[in-house]
Amino acid sequence: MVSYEGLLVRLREKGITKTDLTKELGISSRTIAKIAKGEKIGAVTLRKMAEYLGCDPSLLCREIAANAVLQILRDEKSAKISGGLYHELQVRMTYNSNHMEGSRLTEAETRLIFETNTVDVGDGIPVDDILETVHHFRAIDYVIDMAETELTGEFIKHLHYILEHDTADSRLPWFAVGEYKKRANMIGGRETVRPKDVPGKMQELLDAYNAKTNVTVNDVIAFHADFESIHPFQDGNGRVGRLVALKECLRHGIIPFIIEDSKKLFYYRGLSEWGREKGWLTDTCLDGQDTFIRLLDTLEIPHS
Ligand SMILES: Nc1ncnc2c1ncn2[C@@H]1O[C@H](COP(=O)(O)OP(=O)(O)OP(=O)(O)O)[C@@H](O)[C@H]1O
Repeated sequence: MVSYEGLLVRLREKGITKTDLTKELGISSRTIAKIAKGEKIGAVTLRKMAEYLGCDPSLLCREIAANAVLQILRDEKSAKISGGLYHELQVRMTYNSNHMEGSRLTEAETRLIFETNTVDVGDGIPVDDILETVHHFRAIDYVIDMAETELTGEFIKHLHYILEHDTADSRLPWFAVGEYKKRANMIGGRETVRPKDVPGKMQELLDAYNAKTNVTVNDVIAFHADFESIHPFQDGNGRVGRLVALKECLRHGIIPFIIEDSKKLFYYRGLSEWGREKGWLTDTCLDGQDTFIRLLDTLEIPHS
């Protein structure tokens, strides 16, 4: 959706009516109707109006997300607002997701890196923990920017690239950064999909998921479980999978879930039992959704 608040404010300030616009600039009534409905209008028309009003076209309109939570994240991200939803999502999701996978950084240390771009090296923190924390901040930014696009293998691989580039693992000749795995791996003592079968299995999963018309939180959870059981990357599957779940929740107007490190045993059990019993993982993710709802409530952000 597009907001024309900037255009309307300028018209009001200059005492120009929409009828004046149509007469003076030859703008069609169809375009005026599009503006009223918040639909996109042509770039040439927008430039014409900007010239007439003596301002930059970017000041006349801006895209707004249908999902209010996504729009708040975008506004706070671009305005670099501190202490809001964007700030807390970055710190809490990055801390929990990375700590679950072995990072030694505490939540306070993660917060310090986000807020000041500095580290307190007193405890001898591994460089990779710091790199992966900063990479995770950038990966959340990428998810926020791309939230409304269709979920593709290329998007998922790019998330992996953002997280893993320049790490110690990335220097191993067989470790594919931003690409599916080259060596077979296991998770929770179980076989995962073999490297040669990963592209096909991922495409099948994506095709089935993208064919759904009304995606619910249960579909996002099921995608997450199937993704983790394929385990398409050499490493980083947990973090990439949770970022994909964040994107899909933002895309479909679903309250996202943050799996807290303290709940990781329920989460792992949920993934492990998924084939037999879906309740474990579902309850853990819904609990993660409650964590996010508490954050929205604290920040007095309305949600349904
Ligand atoms: N039994 C299981 N079945 C399926 N998936 C599982 C199971 N147990 C754990 N997982 C998933 O696998 C992830 C761990 O995989 P992987 O090590 O590739 O990713 P990563 O952990 O993000 O990061 P790191 O590279 O820092 O270890 C867990 O976070 C979880 O999502």
